[in-house]
Amino acid sequence: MAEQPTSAPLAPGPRTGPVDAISVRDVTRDYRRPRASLRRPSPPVHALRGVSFAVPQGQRFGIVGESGCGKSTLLRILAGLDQPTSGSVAIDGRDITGLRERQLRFVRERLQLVFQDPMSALDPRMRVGDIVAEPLVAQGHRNRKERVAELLEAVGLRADAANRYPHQFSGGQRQRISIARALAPRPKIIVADEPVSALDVSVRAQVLNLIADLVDELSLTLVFVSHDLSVVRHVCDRVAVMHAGQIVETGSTEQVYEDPQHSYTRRLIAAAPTLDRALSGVSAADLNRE
Ligand SMILES: Nc1ncnc2c1ncn2[C@@H]1O[C@H](COP(=O)(O)OP(=O)(O)OP(=O)(O)O)[C@@H](O)[C@H]1O
Repeated sequence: MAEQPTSAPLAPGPRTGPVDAISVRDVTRDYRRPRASLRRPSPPVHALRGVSFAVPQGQRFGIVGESGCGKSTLLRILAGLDQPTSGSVAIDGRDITGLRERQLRFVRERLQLVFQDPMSALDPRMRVGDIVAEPLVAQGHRNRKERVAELLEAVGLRADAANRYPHQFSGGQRQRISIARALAPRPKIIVADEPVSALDVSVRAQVLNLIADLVDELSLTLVFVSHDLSVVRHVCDRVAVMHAGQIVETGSTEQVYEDPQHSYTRRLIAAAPTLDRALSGVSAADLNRE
């Protein structure tokens, strides 16, 4: 018999306090597969199979799991870029399930994404200042130059970075630019999809610390997705472990890392080279170099 999830899914309960930043109820997402034969349709891929959790305002929530477990599918649904087959998603208490593009504008204002590969997320033909200002243009923001300088400074870059192009920066600096762009519309929620996986080990800790500091300073809610629990542990208070489209374990990050209850979580921890271990082979000079 298949092992059952070790803790009750974080199903949103009756509302007593402030509205959760994100609430996911029993979400499924099936993908159609191309027909293998003319006679019989292929069975669908069940990418998400009854996922429920809630992220209170201001929490740093990690989602961890191996490639193919459904993380990207879940993120796309949270951001309103895809719809669940069944179940519902609410952002700041507002149900976004089934909304049309125009009605999803408030999600774009409140929730911003940071992607794994900053190079493909940044238009190489645009100057950094224009990349960061793009969401401000859409909002009709005045004083964009000042705001861009403020954002670049917030992510540890000099204001004159605005005049340069993405290829003139290192991987870590490019991810800083992506973060500045995500912060531009003053979102309340940041959803980061493997934001340090494409970076050199030597700069991962710096970018993780930057994300954690900004989340604190700006009182943001963070959803942080990674295949590596040690990376999630570095920035998140709570974690959900995903396996084959389901959440199999949830808990405080420390608790799940130190005392994993589900056999899949134990395998995940044993298999992954941890950030701590990886960083132990890196000198202080490396850590300060980008
Ligand atoms: N458009 C699609 N059509 C059919 N199957 C899909 C589609 N997108 C994803 N899948 C399948 O759904 C499952 C979950 O995929 P998903 O990309 O969400 O996982 P993931 O955990 O984000 O993996 P990765 O980190 O490799 O992107 C996988 O089996 C994948 O092959």
